[in-house]
Amino acid sequence: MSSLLQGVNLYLIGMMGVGKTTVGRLLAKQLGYGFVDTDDVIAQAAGKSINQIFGEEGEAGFRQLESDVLSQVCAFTKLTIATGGGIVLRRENWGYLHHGLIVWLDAPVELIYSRLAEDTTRPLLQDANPQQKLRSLLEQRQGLYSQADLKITVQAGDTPEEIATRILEAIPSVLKTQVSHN
Ligand SMILES: Nc1ncnc2c1ncn2[C@@H]1O[C@H](COP(=O)(O)OP(=O)(O)O)[C@@H](O)[C@H]1O
Ligand SMILES: O=C(O)C1=C[C@@H](OP(=O)(O)O)[C@@H](O)[C@H](O)C1
Ligand SMILES: [Mg+2]
Repeated sequence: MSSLLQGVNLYLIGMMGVGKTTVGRLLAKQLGYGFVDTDDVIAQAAGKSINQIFGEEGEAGFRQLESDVLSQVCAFTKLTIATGGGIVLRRENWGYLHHGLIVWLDAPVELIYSRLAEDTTRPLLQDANPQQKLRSLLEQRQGLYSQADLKITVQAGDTPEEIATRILEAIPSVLKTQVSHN
């Protein structure tokens, strides 16, 4: 698989809580790829948590840092990159994402909410009605996520290992499509 990909980066996109960070780490191991989580790089570079960045610099400040990190990361090869759920919002980010293969992890809002109900590390969910907030974010972003090369649907009970396997099994079909279109 790794040789079929020829070092092309894999980008995981999708809503917060869908499992991009968890599955991305596993996929990287299975592919013999490096693993990068854009949120971790942002937090390290800023010396602050994601919550602190949103609090002090606002969402706009965070989005700028996110684009800066993505523009640097995409210069490397052999990486699996777990992005933040809002990376799809900026048009310029798509130019970077399309350097690699883009995988959309999609899951029902109810599943995402059940995972993040007690979570305090997603500033956009610190809302009076987090489930409604998730619904409206997904509505805004669905059309953007659907521009991915591959969509993988995640259901309750799917383990990270099963999801990683499903992604690996689906990659050849996408690569074939890309070749046949050239
Ligand atoms: N397949 C899964 N089954 C059960 N829990 C999961 C699964 N994938 C992720 N999680 C849990 O859901 C939460 C969000 O996962 P995370 O990987 O951080 O998602 P994302 O990076 O997309 O926001 C974490 O607590 C993680 O342990
Ligand atoms: O959906 C979003 O806008 C965000 C998702 C988060 O990452 P995860 O998708 O890894 O939770 C993080 O980037 C930030 O809290 C904003
Ligand atoms: Mg994450």
